[in-house]
Amino acid sequence: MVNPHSGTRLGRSAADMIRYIEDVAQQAGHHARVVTTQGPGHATELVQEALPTEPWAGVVAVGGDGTVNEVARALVHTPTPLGILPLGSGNGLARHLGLPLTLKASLQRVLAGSVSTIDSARLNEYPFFGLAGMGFDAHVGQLFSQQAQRGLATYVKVAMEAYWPYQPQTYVVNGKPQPAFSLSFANAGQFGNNAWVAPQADLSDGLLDVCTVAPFPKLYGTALSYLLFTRQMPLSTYVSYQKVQEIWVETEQPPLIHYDGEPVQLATTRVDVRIVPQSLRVIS
Ligand SMILES: Nc1ncnc2c1ncn2[C@@H]1O[C@H](COP(=O)(O)OP(=O)(O)OP(=O)(O)O)[C@@H](O)[C@H]1O
Repeated sequence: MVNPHSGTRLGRSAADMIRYIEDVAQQAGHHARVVTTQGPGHATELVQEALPTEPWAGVVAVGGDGTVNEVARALVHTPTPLGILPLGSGNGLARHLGLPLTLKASLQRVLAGSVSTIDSARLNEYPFFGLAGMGFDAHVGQLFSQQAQRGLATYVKVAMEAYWPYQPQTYVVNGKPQPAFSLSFANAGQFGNNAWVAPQADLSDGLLDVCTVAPFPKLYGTALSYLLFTRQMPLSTYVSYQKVQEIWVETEQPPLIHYDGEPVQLATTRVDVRIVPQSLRVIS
């Protein structure tokens, strides 16, 4: 399932890439049917249509975490494993799984890798596989989704511009009011681009790692970014973790959330997040 809109490396070269995938798969003795998505949500429909037609050895998401989400949600609780060719902007789940990041090497991995079973999770009705969250990350996710250009450079620019005016909000977490810069619900440990918000998160422990970043002085942002990219967030006095099977959050106004980097403005003020243990087979 190729999302031609993912990352910055697809676009015009999508046709060449599709031919390459088909050729390499054929040389390895497989038959690959490569399909290009037409817009948001299309990958899920395509997988749901394709699953009953043949005993597929796997369904491969070609794109970033949004594409992985759309493909994987159709594979939850099925025996068909998910493969990933990580050509998105951040590729958080692929990086957590230690997958190669080039087309050639990740395709080899899809064709020859081993299959394991991981947890997935849900935020209200939204399934997610890497992380979901509220606060600054969701705010940046929304601004990023409005940009014409994707990729890491755009993400950094958007996050920097959003940082200074951003005001932490108060969240009622399991009944207890808590001011926070961000709340992350981590199945996987990183947002993408090696931004490890919950480096200890384990994809198959049956638990979510809830990461709360308490309000901090604006000038601390540089130090926090350093900790984020060096897997040392747990060392910060502003950061705390909780391992949970489920958690609920209430807000005064319906919040903006993200699931796997996709922003959504909720219509309700109640957010329920829960792990769905051992629910997705993955090739890694
Ligand atoms: N044909 C299409 N045209 C436009 N958008 C699409 C199309 N197919 C899928 N999408 C949407 O593109 C968005 C971005 O996809 P994706 O998350 O895979 O890439 P990314 O944001 O560049 O990478 P990452 O999430 O790893 O940072 C998703 O919201 C998805 O629904």
